[in-house]
Parts: sequence; C-alpha cells; structure tokens
Amino acid sequence: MKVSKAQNMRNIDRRAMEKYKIPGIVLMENAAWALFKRIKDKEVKRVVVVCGVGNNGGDGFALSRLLMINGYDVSVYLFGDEDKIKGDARINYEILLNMGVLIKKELEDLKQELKYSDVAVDALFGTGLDREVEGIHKEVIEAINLFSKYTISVDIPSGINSDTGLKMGCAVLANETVTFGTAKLGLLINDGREHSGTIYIDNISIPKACIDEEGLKITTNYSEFPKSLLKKRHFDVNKGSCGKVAVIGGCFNMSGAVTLSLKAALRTGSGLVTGVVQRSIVDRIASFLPEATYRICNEKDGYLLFTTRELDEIMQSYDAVAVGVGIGRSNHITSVISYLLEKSTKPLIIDADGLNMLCSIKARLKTKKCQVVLTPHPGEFSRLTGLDVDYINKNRVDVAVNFAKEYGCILLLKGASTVVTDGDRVYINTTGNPGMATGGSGDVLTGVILSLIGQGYTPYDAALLGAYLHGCAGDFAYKKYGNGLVASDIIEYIGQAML
Ligand SMILES: NC(=O)C1=CN([C@@H]2O[C@H](COP(=O)(O)OP(=O)(O)OC[C@H]3O[C@@H](n4cnc5c(N)ncnc54)[C@H](O)[C@@H]3O)[C@@H](O)[C@H]2O)[C@H](O)CC1
Ligand SMILES: [K+]
Repeated sequence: MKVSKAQNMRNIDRRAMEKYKIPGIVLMENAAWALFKRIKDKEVKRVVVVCGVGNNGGDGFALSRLLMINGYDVSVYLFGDEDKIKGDARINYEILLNMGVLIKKELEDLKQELKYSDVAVDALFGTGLDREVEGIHKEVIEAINLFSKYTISVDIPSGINSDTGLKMGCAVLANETVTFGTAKLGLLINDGREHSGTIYIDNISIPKACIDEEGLKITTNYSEFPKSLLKKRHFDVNKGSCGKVAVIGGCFNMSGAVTLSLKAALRTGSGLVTGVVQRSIVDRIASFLPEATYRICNEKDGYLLFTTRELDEIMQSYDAVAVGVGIGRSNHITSVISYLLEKSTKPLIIDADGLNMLCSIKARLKTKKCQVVLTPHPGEFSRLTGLDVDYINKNRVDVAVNFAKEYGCILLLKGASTVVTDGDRVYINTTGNPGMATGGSGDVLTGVILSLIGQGYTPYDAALLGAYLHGCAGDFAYKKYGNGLVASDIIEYIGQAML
C-alpha cells in the first residue's frame, strides 16, 4: 500500500480531476460512501457528524445526507465560518440546507448529543490542517475525546499533521480512520499511529495509474502486503536448501540473546542455523537449543576472540551472518566488524552491541563489498549518528533515509512504527504492540531477518517482511499474554504469522 504526504494527495486529487476527468464531487461522494459502509457494518442508530469548513467537512456533509436518507438519526454540527465553505463542500452543505436539515453550532449541545450518540464522525480537519488547533476547534476535539463512545475520523484524525503525524495542539483519538486514495504518512508515525485507531483505505474510484504517476516511494503494510512476498516452499527441499545462516554473538554474561536469535531463525524456516559463540557459554545455549549447530571460538577477558582465518571461514560457510546480539563491547569486536565489512561478500546484519561497536568505524560501510542491514533502536541510532533521540523520533523517515543513502545500507529503525529503508524505498510497519518492548525482542527480529535473507529474500525485502512478521507474531503473543509477553513468546508465533 502506497503512503502519501499532503502535497502528494493534492497532486493525485488534481490529476484525478484534470487528467482523468473525475469530478471532485464524485470523489467526495465516494468518500462519503466509504464512510457510510463503515457505519452500516455496525449496529448503530444515532450518529453525530462534526464538520469543518474544508473538504473534510464536505465529506461529512455528504455522509450526513447518505445516513439520513438511509434512516439513521443524524445530527450535523459545523464549527468555523460557514462563508468559508466553498466548492464541493459548499454543494453538499447547501444540499443539506435544501433538505431542511438543521446545521447545529453549539458546543454545549454537541457535548450532550455525543453522550447519547452511538458514533461520532470527525470531519473537522483533514490534510488541510495547517496550524495549531485552538479556541472552539480545540474544545470540540476535547469534547469528542471526552464524550464520544465510538469515533470515526474522516481521512485523518483532526489535529494530526498529515505529514509528521504530530499532534498540533490537540487531536481526536479515533477508534478508526477511513482514509482516501492512499495511506497518509501522518497516520502511521508519531501521535498519528495511536490516534488513528484501525485504518481503512478506500480508493474512492481514483485509478491506480493516477496514484502510480505520483511516484510514491513509501509503502506500508495493508491487506495482503507484505505477506504476499512470502515464497511458497516446494516439497523437494532439504535442510541445506532452506538457508545456512550464522549468528556471531554472546559473551561471558550474555548468552540468551544468541539463543533467541538462533531459535527465531529456525522458527522462520532456516534449514541450518549456527551459533558462533565462545566455549564458556556454548553448553548453556546448546542445552536450550539442540536444533542449532555451534562453531566454538576462543575468548579473551570474557569476550569473543577471532583470528582472520576463522572469520574468512565463517564468511565462506554461510549464506548470511548476523553479528552483535549479546556480543558485549570490546575493541576486538570493533576490529572483527571492520574486517567483516572489508572482506565479506555475503549479507551482514549488524545489531545490538555490534551497532555500538560500529560507531567508530561507520565509514567502513562506504567501502564494504556486501549488503548490510542495520537494526538500531533510536538510542543505538543516536549513538551512530550523533542525532538527539527526540529529533530522531520526530523525523524517523527522513533520518533513516538520509543515513541509508549516505552509507549504502538497509536501515531498520525500530519504534512505534518501524521504518525500513534502502535510502530510496521506504516501508513503514504498523504491526506490533507495546508489550514487545521487552528484553530480547530485538534479538528475535534479527533472527527472523537473518533467516529470510538465508532463504533467498533480498536484504530489503527480508528487513521489511521480518519487521512485519515479528510484529504479527508479537500481536498473537499479546493476545495471550498482554504486556507480560516475553521475547520467546514472539518466537512461538512466528510460524503462525507466516501462514
Ligand atoms: N482524494 C482525496 O484524498 C480526497 C479528499 N477529500 C477530503 O478533502 C480533505 C482536504 O480538504 P481541504 O479543504 O484541503 O482541508 P481540510 O478540510 O482539512 O480543512 C482545511 C480548512 O480548515 C482550516 N484550518 C486548517 N487548520 C486549522 C486550524 N488549526 N484551526 C482552524 N482552521 C484550520 C483551513 O484554513 C481550511 O479552511 C481531505 O482530508 C479529505 O477529507 C475530498 O473530499 C475527497 C477526495
Ligand atoms: K478528520
């Protein structure tokens, strides 16, 4: 599913009307029908529609007409200067007036009606929100959030900036959002992720070609995507043809991370999974995971110790290698990562302390011979870039794209909405839940992505599909354990997420 910013959507709208000759009023009518379908699916009678003076409000006026004609008990509210209503919104506004509909304007009346309504429709602001919400509009949004039993936002929750996803003063907290044409970036990131509720996208009869001509580079999970990327496994496979992957990690006091990554790779369908670990922890790991094989390495002061010959052998033996989970911080690990970046021709995933050790040698990324996937959380990314965590979180897509472009890598920036980018394409993942903020969750994700690369997915597809499956598995685990879910619960549901 493609994702647009406000300007993209305006371009698409204009192209639909000018090049494809689809009148704006038809788009608005289709938007109203898309909203009507969502209400029709529910057992409700009383609907309050709260309109602004723009085309978002126009959608609300058109919806109100459809509801009334179909027997619903509808109250229509308008907040803003009615003289400002123009174009298609004006047409739908005047139709209601001609039908003798009373357009209400009192905040106190709205509060009372919200208490007794089944559904509130938020048609105050859409992609035209261009400044902080204040005054009566702020009071209306607060009233909706306080008194509405179930809120449907039109196109985007009013108060959410459609490009940044940030709240502009205040914003409607919707149970669901019905958006038109494409997903809006602001629905997927920052405050927009939480304020949108469940997102439904309706094409409102905009031709796919009209959207494609916009050349949108951002996608998100919706309907069958990205699950449709999953390859069907043929019967005549053997463990050698489902990917041979290795995890380099662990240290004297951290063996669980490697165990989680290895098991996640197996649960994602890898044929042969090897833990490259030091002698002092191999028994501990193998006792939990007899299905993996192990390459035992030397250690010094509790941390892994390699010769270049051993590293050469590792790079020749596997289809993909993940380095960093539970590996701890030592100068030797920095030199190991530097060597791998210099010599490896196989895809590399660098995670956890591997990322922290990469900070001082990140220039090596520019001279590497292999494809590299980095999977930082905002804190690790802050150390990698020197950017402030708050700035990173408010500019997730831009900072991720810029870094991936500069260093020629695939970047998976974790967070509530994980961003995956190769510096050109962007995928925003909205599966997952707050319960997954638990130790080891990132190690599981590394194992999933590693396995997918080993099974032949490109590193970019493996990263976006891995983020999606990891989140889906986490959502299954959340249903059973809530915020008490632990990383190994996520592993147990990976298979189900892939079905
Ligand atoms: N293809 C589509 O996506 C379609 C979208 N439609 C709907 O059109 C809106 C966008 O309409 P637009 O008129 O551009 O903007 P809004 O309705 O969001 O409102 C802008 C309106 O509000 C004023 N305003 C902006 N910010 C504030 C503020 N903080 N306080 C007060 N007033 C504010 C601004 O001055 C304007 O007057 C889109 O979201 C869809 O819902 C089409 O209907 C169908 C096709
Ligand atoms: K809205």
